[in-house]
Amino acid sequence: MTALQLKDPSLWRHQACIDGAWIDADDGATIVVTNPSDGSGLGTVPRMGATETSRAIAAAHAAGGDWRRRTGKERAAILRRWYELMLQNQEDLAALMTAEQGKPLAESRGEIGYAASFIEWFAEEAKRVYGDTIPGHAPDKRIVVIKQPIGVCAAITPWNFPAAMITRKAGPALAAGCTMVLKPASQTPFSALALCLLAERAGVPKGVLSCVTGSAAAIGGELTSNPLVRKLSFTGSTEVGKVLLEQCAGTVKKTSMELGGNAPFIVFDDADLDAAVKGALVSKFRNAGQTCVCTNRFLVQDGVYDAFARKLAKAAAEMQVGDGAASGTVIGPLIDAGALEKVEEHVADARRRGARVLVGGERLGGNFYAPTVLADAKPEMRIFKEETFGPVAPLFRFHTEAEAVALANDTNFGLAAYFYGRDIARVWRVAEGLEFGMVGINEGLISTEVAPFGGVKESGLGREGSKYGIDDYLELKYLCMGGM
Ligand SMILES: NC(=O)C1=CN([C@@H]2O[C@H](COP(=O)(O)OP(=O)(O)OC[C@H]3O[C@@H](n4cnc5c(N)ncnc54)[C@H](OP(=O)(O)O)[C@@H]3O)[C@@H](O)[C@H]2O)C=CC1
Ligand SMILES: O=C(O)[C@H](O)CS(=O)(=O)O
Repeated sequence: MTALQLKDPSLWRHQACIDGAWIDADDGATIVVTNPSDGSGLGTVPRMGATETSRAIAAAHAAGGDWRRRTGKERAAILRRWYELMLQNQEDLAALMTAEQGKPLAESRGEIGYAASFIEWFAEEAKRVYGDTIPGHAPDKRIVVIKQPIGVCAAITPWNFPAAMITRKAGPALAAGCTMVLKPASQTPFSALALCLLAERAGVPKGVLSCVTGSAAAIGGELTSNPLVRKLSFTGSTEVGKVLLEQCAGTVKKTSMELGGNAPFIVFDDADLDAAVKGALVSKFRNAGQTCVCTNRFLVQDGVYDAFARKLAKAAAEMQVGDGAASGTVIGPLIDAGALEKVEEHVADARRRGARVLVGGERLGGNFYAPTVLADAKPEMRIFKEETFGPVAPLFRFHTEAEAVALANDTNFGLAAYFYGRDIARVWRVAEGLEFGMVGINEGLISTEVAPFGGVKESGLGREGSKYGIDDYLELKYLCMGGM
């Protein structure tokens, strides 16, 4: 077992929370949570199913009336308190996250700050849910548009950002006056449960935010079919997103989908190469490459291909791999053996088809994989078509701008893209030509609460964060007053 020394041990919850009660599964079943660094057991959480989920939905529905009747200002004050409590407990929350997810402690601290920023942002947005008046279409008519909370919302979140993916949904939902039932990833439930405890301490009323841990299919089946749930927000793989979209169709639920990615990173001949390498490192190797906005394909123009390859390989070779809790670790473990196998398969396929390993290219024991740079990668390789979700940087060569944009867009995904170049006319041409929801231009780290996060094509539906993010939790109502 991993021994975790928390300043506030009460943050480490081994029960789920439904309607303000911390409880076990009805049948007492549990899930073991392990540390991906060494496979040691961290503890257990309840393995719940449809019955417990149905109770959480009913509680959310019951609590919704009072919560939506509160003013935006009242909800804002509670959310602000939640934000403050997250920052006050940042060290403990980061320790829990590194233990269950594996990312380096510095990244976990950063994620807690990032996660808290969504609560801070939507505490402010709660006070600014404005409607419209519209000039009437007849002298005796007056038209008003108001915005109202959708109602009971469901959230299903992934393991790679165990805190930020929750607050990116719960923040706007609660700010808008909605209530929420959350199902976190089974591999990282402790972060979710600690956040829910802090929400309770901040004054979020019982029933407004419940967290159900356990069987994804059973819990998901109830969340997507129960008619009391009016919206589902999901972050995870495109494959699961499609299943959930189908399941939501039966009750015509609103959905927000943040799904997979296949980000290109284009380096033009006129790029600042040192800046491009710096951007490449953060966009590729953050969370050991396990983020949906990680670069998956490096497209490098002829004139700078060899220099960029040399610089990137040198930097990758210097990255320290190890337990996320160990000092100096830059690359932690992959989440599990399945993730490691997928990375190995991608590298093996690339090598069979002619790729050269400049650095790395091997597992390091356990769930650890060496930061890897592959030269001479080709579009027929799996690593071009599929999301690797690991610390592997394949370098593809291109000749012309048109070829680079065509290669970049040659995917069913459309989440994030990046490019480095300095010709201003080309910057505009390429930015407008890329079929992605987010584009980093001479920048490799683009995620922030103030900007709309989301993708096109099979990378998802809707946007999270920014002034647009709360709209996904509101319904427009048109009032037409006659006889005036
Ligand atoms: N666009 C974005 O912002 C993000 C996209 N992703 C994408 O997600 C993938 C990696 O994350 P990963 O967690 O493996 O993704 P998954 O899609 O496997 O899991 C995500 C969540 O969905 C749950 N889930 C899985 N199957 C079902 C089901 N049938 N019904 C209901 N819920 C289900 C999981 O529960 P359980 O853990 O219990 O299986 C987990 O909570 C990558 O493709 C990545 O690109 C990840 C993060 C962000
Ligand atoms: O889950 C993810 O990959 C996150 O959305 C990435 S980010 O928001 O931290 O960039």
